[in-house]
Amino acid sequence: MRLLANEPAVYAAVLQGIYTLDSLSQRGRDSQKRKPSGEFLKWEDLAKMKYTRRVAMETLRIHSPVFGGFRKALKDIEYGGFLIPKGWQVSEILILVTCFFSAIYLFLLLNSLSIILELRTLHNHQKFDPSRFENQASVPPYSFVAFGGGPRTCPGYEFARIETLVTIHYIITHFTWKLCADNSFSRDPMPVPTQGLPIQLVPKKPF
Ligand code: HEM
Repeated sequence: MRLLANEPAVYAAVLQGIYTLDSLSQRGRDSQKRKPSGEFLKWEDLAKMKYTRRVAMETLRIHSPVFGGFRKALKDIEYGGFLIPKGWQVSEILILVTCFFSAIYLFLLLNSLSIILELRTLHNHQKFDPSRFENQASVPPYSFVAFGGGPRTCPGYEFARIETLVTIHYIITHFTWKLCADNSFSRDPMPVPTQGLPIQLVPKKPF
């Protein structure tokens, strides 16, 4: 909500997509053909909410709620020319850094040695740009790791995706809102709005 309030062009595109829809394109762009209020979203609607999905992914890329993850080496491992001895704690992913810069790195906790294995700067990485996910080829593999990666990828990924799309759909179709405080945030390690997130919600008229 904070982001959509700050990015009017993105808000307008999500609204346009939701109403006409990327998700409900069968109904056409005529406002008379919007999904009637009270009609539930269907699975196929969610599958078509492509722009909203990109907005959710870009939000997670820039403001990933999960800081990173640790692993413990169960045996000696050689990787990229480095030996990771059995029993060492390894920070195998720092999601914020990887998502933001597309840096693939390894951090060995016991001797505090941080090794950048690869740094592939994402184009315009500081810009909030959902369109970067239009073309998967422009997003280097394993650079979007908000849900982790590999065999321990978050098993709630699909559920989180659906929750996010449904929530955005209902908030945007039922309310307008404005932020009532400075919208900066800090990390602890989760992102926390420094002044809370007071929002003024105004219900929309049903259509
Ligand atoms: C936006 C929402 C979510 C984000 C960003 C997220 C992110 C993550 C990340 C980064 C990991 C670690 C992956 C790794 O170690 O490589 C993880 C693991 C996990 N997540 Fe999520 N998650 C989300 C929602 C959910 C939901 C909705 C569920 C369950 C319904 C869930 C269940 C789990 C479980 C059980 C694990 C541990 C998997 C394992 O260790 O094998 N997550 N999640």
